[in-house]
Amino acid sequence: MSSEEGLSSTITDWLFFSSWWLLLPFIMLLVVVAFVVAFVLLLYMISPLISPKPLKLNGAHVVVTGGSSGIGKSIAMECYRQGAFITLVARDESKLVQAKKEVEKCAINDKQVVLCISVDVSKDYRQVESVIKQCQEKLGPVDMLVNCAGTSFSGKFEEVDVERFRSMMEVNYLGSVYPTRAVITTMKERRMGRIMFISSQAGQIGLFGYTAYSPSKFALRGLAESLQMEMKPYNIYVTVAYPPDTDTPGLAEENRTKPLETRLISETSGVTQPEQVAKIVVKDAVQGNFNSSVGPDGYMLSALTCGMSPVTSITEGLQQIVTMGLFRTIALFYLGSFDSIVRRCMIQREQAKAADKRE
Ligand SMILES: NC(=O)C1=CN([C@@H]2O[C@H](COP(=O)(O)OP(=O)(O)OC[C@H]3O[C@@H](n4cnc5c(N)ncnc54)[C@H](OP(=O)(O)O)[C@@H]3O)[C@@H](O)[C@H]2O)C=CC1
Ligand SMILES: CCCCCCCCCCCCCCCC(=O)[C@@H](N)CO
Repeated sequence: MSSEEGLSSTITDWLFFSSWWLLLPFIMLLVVVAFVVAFVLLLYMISPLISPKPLKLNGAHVVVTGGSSGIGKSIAMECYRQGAFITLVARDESKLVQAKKEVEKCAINDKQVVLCISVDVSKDYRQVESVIKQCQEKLGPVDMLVNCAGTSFSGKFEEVDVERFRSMMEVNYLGSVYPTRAVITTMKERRMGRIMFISSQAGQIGLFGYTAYSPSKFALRGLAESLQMEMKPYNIYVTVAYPPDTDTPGLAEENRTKPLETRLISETSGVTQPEQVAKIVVKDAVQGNFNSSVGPDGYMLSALTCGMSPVTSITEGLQQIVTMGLFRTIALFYLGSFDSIVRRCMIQREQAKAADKRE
């Protein structure tokens, strides 16, 4: 037998008599994994095509409604630190003047300007339109609008004054529609711009005590999704931010009427500093991300409630796909614990009432 024949018989022996085919499922698995990896790599390669070009804040004109206090003021300071020109919009003039001084301290060059405009963003559209026109004449077309003017209120449904349901929608919802409407035409003409809406974690889940507040924040999401679909071809990007409780004068005011249940439930995601919220939301708006969340709970809530919202990066989409089931499982535990907080508070109240009667 020649050595060549010896070799071919060894191969035939191996093919027919060894159990290499037991490895077949593993080989197939490997092929599938290779395909998935190749697909993901391909997606990453085309991702710059779907991610917007970042906005340059240096020299940009940023209008911040609610810019005289809390989160809005911190956002204005954050943008100023990156070289933007700022228009602060709010009602109270003395608060505006004070905030202007604070923002000016964050200047990085001597050309930067802070403009103050006193107007109620929720009442008369014509008035809002006219002040936006004024500020565009002074500082140029608006590159980024931050809709942060807003107010919160917590209380039990039957104890909330019915007027409050209307005022919440007016300030938090219409107060974001009007300024947006006033800047959008110019943005479309220029084929550039950023619109930011400050919703809340209470705009992703409805919670005890927020029957008046939550709906006004949920409404912003619907507005933002519809607007983004209309504006994308014009290179205008919309961002919705969902901050947790943030240490501001607004929160201090809200805490005065906050039911115990609401306080205990909100403690889940803690209290954040406005500067931290500002850093995150400004970065997201600059990048043109639709969603902006703060902290691990914020991240989970956003993945869980992404629904049909637009996706701005491949990574974000993949993360949502992979994590949703897991986060829903975690969410069920949270919901269970919230329900038990509500039940315990009710029992405690009833016991206290019964004890009062006995005395
Ligand atoms: N703090 C928190 O825990 C969280 C807050 N948010 C949201 O962030 C936004 C800012 O909150 P925060 O910083 O706490 O609030 P603040 O009360 O500290 O600031 C609110 C700002 O909005 C202005 N404003 C209120 N109503 C109007 C109006 N009708 N027209 C024009 N300006 C108005 C206020 O000025 P003036 O009164 O002079 O008009 C002020 O500048 C709100 O939309 C809030 O719902 C979201 C999640 C958490
Ligand atoms: C996987 C699922 C995770 C679930 C985590 C749930 C956490 C719930 C906490 C909700 C906090 C609500 C803050 C409202 C802040 C606000 O808008 C007002 N303070 C305004 O002043």
